[in-house]
Amino acid sequence: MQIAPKGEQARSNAALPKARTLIEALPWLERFHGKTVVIKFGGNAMVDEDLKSAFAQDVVFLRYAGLHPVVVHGGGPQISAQLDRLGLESSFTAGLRVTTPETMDVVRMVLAGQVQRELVGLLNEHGPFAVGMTGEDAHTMTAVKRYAVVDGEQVDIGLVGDIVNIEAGAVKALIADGRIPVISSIARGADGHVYNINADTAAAALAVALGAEMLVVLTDVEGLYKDWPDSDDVISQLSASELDEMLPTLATGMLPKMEGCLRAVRSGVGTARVLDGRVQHSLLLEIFTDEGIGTMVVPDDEPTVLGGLA
Ligand SMILES: Nc1ncnc2c1ncn2[C@@H]1O[C@H](COP(=O)(O)OP(=O)(O)O)[C@@H](O)[C@H]1O
Ligand SMILES: CC(=O)N[C@@H](CCC(=O)OP(=O)(O)O)C(=O)O
Repeated sequence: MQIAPKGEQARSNAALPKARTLIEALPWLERFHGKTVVIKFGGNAMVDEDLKSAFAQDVVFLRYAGLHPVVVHGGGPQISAQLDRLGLESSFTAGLRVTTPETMDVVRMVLAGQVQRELVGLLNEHGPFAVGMTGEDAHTMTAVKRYAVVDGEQVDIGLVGDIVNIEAGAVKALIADGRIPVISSIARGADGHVYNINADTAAAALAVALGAEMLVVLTDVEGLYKDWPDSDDVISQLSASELDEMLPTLATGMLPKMEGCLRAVRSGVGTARVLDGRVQHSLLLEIFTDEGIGTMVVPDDEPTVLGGLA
């Protein structure tokens, strides 16, 4: 029998929790290997430099762990800041930006020329993975004009679109080549216009088209609150039907996210999750640990692990 010297034993005991953390990830690695995960990175979760770097590390980690991450990004606050700098008015109706042709130029410039470039740069610090594109490229996303609905009335909000078709071939080719597609939420219209698409809506539509295992929406709150803004009880898991019932009670920012999650799980995506992008490495914690953080939406036929509304 070999007996380790005291110091060595203490060292290996101290390292044991690290091994346990790694091994905790094993069932999730087995389950998600080779699966596509669409991650929506919201503009509000994107304002802190350390968080952005940690996000890039997490996404590359997923890639090395054998998953296929696809990033769809927003940039609402960044677009508003640029419009402000240019002295252009910026307003929202029912959570959607009123988009004139002049606004659309700024949206395109900020999303594709600034936010997407920055994310691609951060991801590529870890290897030759990220390739940026917009929904316009290779006809990936086609949209039609979308109207806002206010008090039951249709309101014209300009060049805002709803996705009617996704050609996922270019994204699939990038995935097959081991790349990480980083996609800005802009789409072409069959009418020759370019449309501004809410990034949550774009991410959900892409998750469906790719047959993704998971849609993950990173935002600036802990998850879906039960009685927002009166309480900070986060719903940890709910079924598609439970979410459907709750939708009419949701306020602007959460509405497109939860509509997207609902649409995704009802169209074949395994689960949809809303996470706190302000928590470093929330993506890894959610995917690879037993705890799970934020809110998870499951299809109706899925057995509820945590007993429905927490
Ligand atoms: N039930 C709810 N639970 C959590 N947040 C909610 C809820 N209803 C409305 N919100 C609002 O939605 C916001 C998130 O949406 P948004 O600001 O558009 O984020 P992002 O930039 O990440 O897309 C939250 O900061 C919160 O103010
Ligand atoms: C139509 C519409 O509102 N488009 C959004 C697109 C960006 C976005 O959705 O960014 P976040 O995810 O950071 O909110 C906008 O112009 O702000």
